[in-house]
Amino acid sequence: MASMYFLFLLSILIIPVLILVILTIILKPRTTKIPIKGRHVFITGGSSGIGYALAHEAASQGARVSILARNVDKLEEACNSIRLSTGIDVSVFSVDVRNFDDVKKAINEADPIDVLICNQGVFIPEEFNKQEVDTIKFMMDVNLMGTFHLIKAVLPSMKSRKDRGPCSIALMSSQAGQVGIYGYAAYAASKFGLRGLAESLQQEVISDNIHISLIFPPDTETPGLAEENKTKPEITSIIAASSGAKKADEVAITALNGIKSGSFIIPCNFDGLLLSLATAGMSPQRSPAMALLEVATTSILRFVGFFYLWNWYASIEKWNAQKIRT
Ligand SMILES: NC(=O)C1=CN([C@@H]2O[C@H](COP(=O)(O)OP(=O)(O)OC[C@H]3O[C@@H](n4cnc5c(N)ncnc54)[C@H](OP(=O)(O)O)[C@@H]3O)[C@@H](O)[C@H]2O)C=CC1
Ligand SMILES: CCCCCCCCCCCCCCCC(=O)[C@@H](N)CO
Repeated sequence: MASMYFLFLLSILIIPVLILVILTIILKPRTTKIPIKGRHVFITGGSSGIGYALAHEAASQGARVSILARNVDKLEEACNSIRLSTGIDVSVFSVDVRNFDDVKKAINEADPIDVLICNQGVFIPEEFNKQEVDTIKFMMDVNLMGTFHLIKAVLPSMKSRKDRGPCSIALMSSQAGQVGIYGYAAYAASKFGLRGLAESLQQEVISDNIHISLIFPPDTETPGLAEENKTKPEITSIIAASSGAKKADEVAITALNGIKSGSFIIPCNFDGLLLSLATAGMSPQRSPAMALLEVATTSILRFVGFFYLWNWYASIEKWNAQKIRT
């Protein structure tokens, strides 16, 4: 009896260790470190919110920083306040990412880029049925096509530079890029699109020592969110509240740590970690410990996920019933 018990214990210990050993041998791409000190970090949407917080944090950590956005006044303001608190001068580029020629021009004028963070984004939540085609196109153009433009402009020089360390291209997605949410049809499509881009591109640029990261923040306190909240359907806010809100500085620090450790998927809070495990799919995972966690939790998290969906659909039913009564 005692030996049976011992065997049982041994097997539950040995199986995870065995899986961990196998994972450590087979995981590709391998773990990497991407230093940012003294290197050039180029952040789009760097004049506001998460992008500004990223620019500020990267500058504090000794990176050379450039920011790109449309509005010149906001860019200057961001530049001044980073100079005031860090003493570092940030380069600014006033460009609309929807214009490929302008994006190319800015990137060719800038110093060679070591870390590109495609963070620009617009979000206008609204029931799909009510949303104008122009609004849908606007989100797809800025969030998805804008990111294609940036990467297309950066890759030739990033690939051809020989005298450099590992480079990174990080894309700002959203938890709405991992699960579709009421009111986010177009926004979620633009953010899910980034994942297909990221997974494919990583396979193409791994031989150039270029590493892709995808960042998945929850609701984050930014000027953009304040603006979004003015018109957001109430049910969208209720569902989004399943994952707690974060401050822009916290998201920036988590994102930068993820980029520096070459993580492909970067969740930004605990719910985000659960969501990333539940939606691991076929994304690369460099960390054997995280890969083991994915193997161990995916099926149970699928079960947990059904409770979230149950809760969301119940809220939607209640909300629709209320609308009919009033
Ligand atoms: N805040 C949140 O709750 C969450 C945000 N995200 C994502 O994080 C990113 C940043 O969001 P957040 O900080 O809230 O947004 P903000 O609205 O605060 O900032 C957006 C930035 O993007 C720039 N930008 C917008 N459109 C363009 C364009 N066409 N060309 C160039 N730059 C542009 C803006 O400058 P300008 O207008 O001058 O061009 C600004 O610098 C977005 O991709 C968003 O989808 C993800 C999850 C949650
Ligand atoms: C096992 C499963 C665990 C599941 C946890 C699920 C939590 C999902 C919440 C989704 C929130 C979406 C927020 C989008 C924020 C955003 O991008 C906008 N504010 C625009 O900026």
